[in-house]
Amino acid sequence: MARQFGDVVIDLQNISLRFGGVKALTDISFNVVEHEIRAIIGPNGAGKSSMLNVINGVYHPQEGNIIFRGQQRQKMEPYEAASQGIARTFQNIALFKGMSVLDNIMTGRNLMMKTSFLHHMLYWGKAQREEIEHRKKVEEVIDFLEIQSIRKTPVGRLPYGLQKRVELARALAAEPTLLLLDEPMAGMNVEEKQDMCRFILDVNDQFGTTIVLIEHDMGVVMDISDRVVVLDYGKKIGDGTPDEVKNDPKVIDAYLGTSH
Ligand SMILES: Nc1ncnc2c1ncn2[C@@H]1O[C@H](COP(=O)(O)OP(=O)(O)OP(=O)(O)O)[C@@H](O)[C@H]1O
Repeated sequence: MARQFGDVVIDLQNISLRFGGVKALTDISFNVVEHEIRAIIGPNGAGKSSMLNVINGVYHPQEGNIIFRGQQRQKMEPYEAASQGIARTFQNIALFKGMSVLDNIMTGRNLMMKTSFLHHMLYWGKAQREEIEHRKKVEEVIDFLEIQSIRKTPVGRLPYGLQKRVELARALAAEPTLLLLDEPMAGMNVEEKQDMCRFILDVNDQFGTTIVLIEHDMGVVMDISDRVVVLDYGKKIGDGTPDEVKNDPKVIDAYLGTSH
């Protein structure tokens, strides 16, 4: 059955980002539609991570417009992006290594916890109920990603592939509508990559989550993405379905190999 997509979630228009004299992104435009898996590819230093950082408010481009769910976005901080349903994972795993899997995933719910310490003392029952709700959601994510058996294990003791899965779990605990994944398969063996692919597809399918991912493994990108944007030296050189991108001479020249 053909995949169904919705409205534009985020429209990036003519984005330029500089760090001093370094042009990280130059006049980049592309959009992401509801329910799709959108990949960003390109050689090292092409501007992929910078692009994710623009989407979730870590970097503010000097030029360009960002339309998020139909509204022009002004300078937005990462916590605001998170509260609007944007969650992400990082290229280098950013977890609390000494804390258990469960507690790490729980930190993904922090933004949703309404009760402060004082509130907690005054309205103990309400805070308890809230805590139970959060735990329930976290347990659902744990079941979904099949990590029940390691829920009490300190993250630092887990193999790399599982740590990446815990990071995905933490992002999912925030119930994102737009999920940004920065090299979710980096450093994984074939089996771990297959598992991660399956989970990404399942998240997209079962929760309807829109996903933007950066990935170097071309096999994976071509397999799971609906559309791919290709960056090179901070410029967009290709955009389309995996087949379109694969056969675009500009992309082949710059990235996938050589066209001649
Ligand atoms: N905070 C920063 N300060 C200065 N320069 C930066 C910063 N972040 C990125 N850059 C520069 O911007 C350019 C794009 O970097 P970016 O990390 O976005 O590329 P990338 O495609 O994600 O690379 P990789 O695949 O190696 O992660 C590079 O020249 C990089 O050195």
